Amino acid sequence: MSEEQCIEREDRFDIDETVYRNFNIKNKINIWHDIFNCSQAQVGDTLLILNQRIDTPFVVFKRLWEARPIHVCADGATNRLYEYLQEQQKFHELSGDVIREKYLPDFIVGDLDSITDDVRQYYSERGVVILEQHSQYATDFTKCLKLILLNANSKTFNNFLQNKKQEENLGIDSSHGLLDMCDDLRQHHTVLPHRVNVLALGAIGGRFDQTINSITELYNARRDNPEMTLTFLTDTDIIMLVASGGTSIEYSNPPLLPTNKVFRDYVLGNCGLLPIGEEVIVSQTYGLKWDVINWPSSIRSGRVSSNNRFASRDKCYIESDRDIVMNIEYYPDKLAEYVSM
Ligand SMILES: Nc1ncnc2c1ncn2[C@@H]1O[C@H](COP(=O)(O)OP(=O)(O)OP(=O)(O)O)[C@@H](O)[C@H]1O
Ligand SMILES: Cc1ncc(C[n+]2csc(CCO)c2C)c(N)n1
Repeated sequence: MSEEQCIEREDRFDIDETVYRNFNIKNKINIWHDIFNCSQAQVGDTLLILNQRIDTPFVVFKRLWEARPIHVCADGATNRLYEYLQEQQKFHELSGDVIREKYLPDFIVGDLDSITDDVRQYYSERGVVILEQHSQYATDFTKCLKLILLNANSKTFNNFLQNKKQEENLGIDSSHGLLDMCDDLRQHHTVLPHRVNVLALGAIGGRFDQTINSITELYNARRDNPEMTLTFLTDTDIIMLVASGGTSIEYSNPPLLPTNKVFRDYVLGNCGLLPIGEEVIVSQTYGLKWDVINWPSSIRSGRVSSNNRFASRDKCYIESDRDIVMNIEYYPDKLAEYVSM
């Protein structure tokens, strides 16, 4: 293995395509297409809302919601959705309840100790499937991820959904029925037929134990449910687990939008490569302001690549021996302008 290097680049440069072409790209992530526009969503793709205040500009929220077929609220997150939509209703000076009626989740899941009675009744009357899971050995977030996998992949679960709507909790055991059904599904399939992309709001920030548990879910999903791609969106960052091997992260201008503002420059800020789970050797990056080669990175050794940024104009390559958490800063108000075009 050659010696470790860190190369400081110009603030903006064009990558050498002949170099890029030789990289062993196993995964591609396109920030506009896969996260914000999501034009090729698959049947199980889900917007998952967790229990923190929603502050997303409404045009962005609308896009995130409308681009995905499935919408899930974890317990108390339902209150947050209800409040957020009420605020939007007031802000847009609309009468009645039109906005809230339009954004009904498909599922509400959890131990249901945080959702208020009023909010629960509101959604129950409108036919939203509410699933109680009381286990005290899994968080509401975990329970939601199980539900999302079952909804996309389990015939048994879909039978329950179609035929047992009148039964209490769809006839599913209210302690850990979803967890058991998921274990069962896994025992019968080594690979699940449908991939699911989950974008979660409210997973990071706020309480520290919840935040660390959310990071743990990134690693759990990769290990136990490789058909699931989990991404977090906060008011400042996109957060994901970049897989070991080679990944190309693409952020070229959204096609066909009438703008001379460059998506990279206007919407995206700093980024970090964060070896939160374990030591990672970042074997090669190409396209960052501070590119590295054979760079051992760990929290314990005190070497993480924070305060970095994309310097290449449209894409960047990351290769490492293990999965590594990445955050990409974005500016919600600037994104709102792009989304409204
Ligand atoms: N302060 C917070 N910071 C980060 N994430 C949060 C926070 N509060 C809740 N969450 C996320 O939202 C989910 C649902 O939250 P809720 O408040 O309904 O349940 P909880 O009783 O706090 O958590 P759980 O039942 O999962 O332990 C949690 O599982 C967690 O993933
Ligand atoms: C070692 C251990 N630590 C904490 C908990 C508590 N806990 C973890 S998830 C959860 C559900 C919250 O809705 C609760 C109470 C546990 N069970 N085991």
